[in-house]
Amino acid sequence: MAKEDDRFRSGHEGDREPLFATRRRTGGLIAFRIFAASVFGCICCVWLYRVVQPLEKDENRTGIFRFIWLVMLILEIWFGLYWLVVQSLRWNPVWRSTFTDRLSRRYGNDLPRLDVFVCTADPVIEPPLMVVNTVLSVMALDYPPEKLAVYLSDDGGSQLTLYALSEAAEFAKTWVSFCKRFDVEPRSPGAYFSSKSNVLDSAAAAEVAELYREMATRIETATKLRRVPEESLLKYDEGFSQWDSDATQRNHATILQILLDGRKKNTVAIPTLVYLSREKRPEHHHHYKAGSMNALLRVSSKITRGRIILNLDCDMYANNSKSALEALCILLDEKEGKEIAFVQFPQFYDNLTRNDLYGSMMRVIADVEFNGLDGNGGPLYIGTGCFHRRDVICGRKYGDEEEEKESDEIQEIVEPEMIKPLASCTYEKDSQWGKEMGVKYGCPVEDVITGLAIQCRGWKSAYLTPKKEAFLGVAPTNLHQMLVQQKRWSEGDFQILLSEYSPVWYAQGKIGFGLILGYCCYCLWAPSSVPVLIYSVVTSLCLFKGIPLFPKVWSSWFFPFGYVAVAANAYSLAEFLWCGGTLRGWWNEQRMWLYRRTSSFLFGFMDTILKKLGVSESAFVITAKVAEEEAAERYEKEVMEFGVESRMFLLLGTLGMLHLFCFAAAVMRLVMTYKEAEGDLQTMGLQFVITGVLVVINWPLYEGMFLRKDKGKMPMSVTVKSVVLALSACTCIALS
Ligand SMILES: O=c1ccn([C@@H]2O[C@H](COP(=O)(O)OP(=O)(O)O[C@H]3O[C@H](CO)[C@@H](O)[C@H](O)[C@H]3O)[C@@H](O)[C@H]2O)c(=O)[nH]1
Ligand SMILES: [Mn+2]
Repeated sequence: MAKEDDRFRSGHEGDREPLFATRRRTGGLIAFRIFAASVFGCICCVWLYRVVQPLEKDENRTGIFRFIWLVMLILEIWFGLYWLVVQSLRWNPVWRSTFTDRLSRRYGNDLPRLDVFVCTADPVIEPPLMVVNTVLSVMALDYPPEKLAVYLSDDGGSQLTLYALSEAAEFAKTWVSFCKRFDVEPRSPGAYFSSKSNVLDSAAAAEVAELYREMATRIETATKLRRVPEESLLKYDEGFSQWDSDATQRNHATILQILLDGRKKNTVAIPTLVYLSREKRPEHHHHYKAGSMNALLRVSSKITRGRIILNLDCDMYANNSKSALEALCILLDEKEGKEIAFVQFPQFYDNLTRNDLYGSMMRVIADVEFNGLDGNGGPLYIGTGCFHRRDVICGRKYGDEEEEKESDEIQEIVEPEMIKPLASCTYEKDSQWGKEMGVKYGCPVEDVITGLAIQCRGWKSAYLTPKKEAFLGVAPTNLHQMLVQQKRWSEGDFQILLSEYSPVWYAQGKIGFGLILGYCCYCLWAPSSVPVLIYSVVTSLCLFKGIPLFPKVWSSWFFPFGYVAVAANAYSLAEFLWCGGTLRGWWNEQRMWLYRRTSSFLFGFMDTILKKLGVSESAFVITAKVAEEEAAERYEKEVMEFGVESRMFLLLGTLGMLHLFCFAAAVMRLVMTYKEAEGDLQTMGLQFVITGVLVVINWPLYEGMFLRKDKGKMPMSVTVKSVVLALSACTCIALS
């Protein structure tokens, strides 16, 4: 303790300087607020139009017309309010920058222990070679190796993963020292050696590359054959003998293997490396990733007990070797840093194509919205690329005395057999694990709800976006997977809204109002699907039927509608370009928002309701990180991938056809009654535009349904059903 105090009292002045700085926006912010106010003014005019207009000339607005009017009124109120909520993310953004040089001057190698948790769950869709690349990249982080430990949790309970990890443990001895000696970036050997530009041109590099290639081949061969080579089984018998002969993915004992033990005196300084596959039994719920995180928290507390914890998905390799130091600049800062519980880095990907066909990057969320959240109290915890304080994630409240800082020396070496019970199925029975301790259970987005609970205990969080992306993962490479992933997210966030930790009631008074609104933006993804669906369908069908929904193009009431539409889209485009996107990328993203809202979010919404009624359970569908060759080629060429039969595609197909039929019918009417055409365009102008845009944005869908022949096209059955459904809907409407 004395030593700690000295560190802050003595030393040169410079040592008292903060370790990070927070920058707010000034000039631009005022402009933005004025702009937002103008949009809101027009939104109010839209509401006003809806309220006064039917009263003006109401002769035949009875029955169905009155109903449509009411629907439009309600939806526009919803959109207006939702727009308001979203502004909270732009109201008060902040950017953080760190001073790693000050950190090293003040602390040198005297840093807290850092435990990295990497989670994997399935050796088929999460290839072991990818997983070990992630592991190797964090082992080589710029951090004192004796203070660093990497834990791999394998929910797949697979010998292949342990085999790959044992290969990696060997290779790490070369890799880590090579990285540090030549300061290479990135530190995932796979990513490093496949980038042509920055690989060192030296004998040492060539040698390491060769070693890596040999290892990669061995791992890939084993993965392909689904068999660990005989000699390795013998060599690492201590590990493999822990598998019972009848062990399966869902039913096996705890397997714990310390592959590299930094607690013992080693000749080479190398981070500790641990493999854990917690016990699984069919009669016990394993709580997916949250369950494995909690097992890791307990197991690691008996091995290295890092004060700081970094959580990574198995596909997220460290792309910037300084990220741990950057995060520590925040967590170790003596003033402002003290109230920060976790430091979140954005989730970026290294497999995106130029125009990000599936809008995976969520550019605006990462580069605008999360900075906005940070200004309001802190970003969400998004499950990966996040540095936590161990005692906080384990339940410590803000203001509670921090646990007596045990010196970072390890007191005693506990043998694995003594630790294994901590990862058993029954350990958590009647405990607070999954509730007040550790990562929370029962929600498909365990991360977000855990972060919210931490913030409700009085903590803040911080968001860091260094120029060189800290971590890079694998984004879904086909439409269906993307939609399934988004369904899980929207469903989980919506469940939070309805849960006992709801940002709306539970968080009231515990976190700021701005942050509550920020959470609501995401928690309302699922329910926002319904208004979008109804609005688009009603607009198209009314166009088809010749029922005008919006003011005449030349009337003054048209202005607010036009202004809101143009301003909102122009702003969104500008923001997207400002974040470094392309025009096409923006267009693709708009399509994806439409698809997410009308499929993922809608099913997420319905399934949540069903779950609340006790009809169904939500599961965690893991996102595949590999694609078969032809599909991967199409992805590279940015050709949209359909290929599977799914209820999501059926819905998207039906809606796409509906808009097409309605638009075509309306255009035909226009052509045939060309004398009145002008009047029609006047009264229906905006509807033509809306449905027209919907048709244009759906172009890749029509291609997939009718024009393509490859394997990624829409399955014939889905196409046929969609056409039949859309035609029947149009026929019903036409006859009614
Ligand atoms: O039973 C399980 C299921 C998943 N995982 C791991 O959890 C991670 C995330 O799974 P993935 O299928 O890649 O989901 P994503 O949608 O890409 O993940 C985001 O969203 C999840 C919540 O929905 C968070 O848990 C993740 O951290 C966050 O990156 C992966 O490393 C998996 O191996 C487990 O360890 N056990
Ligand atoms: Mn993932």
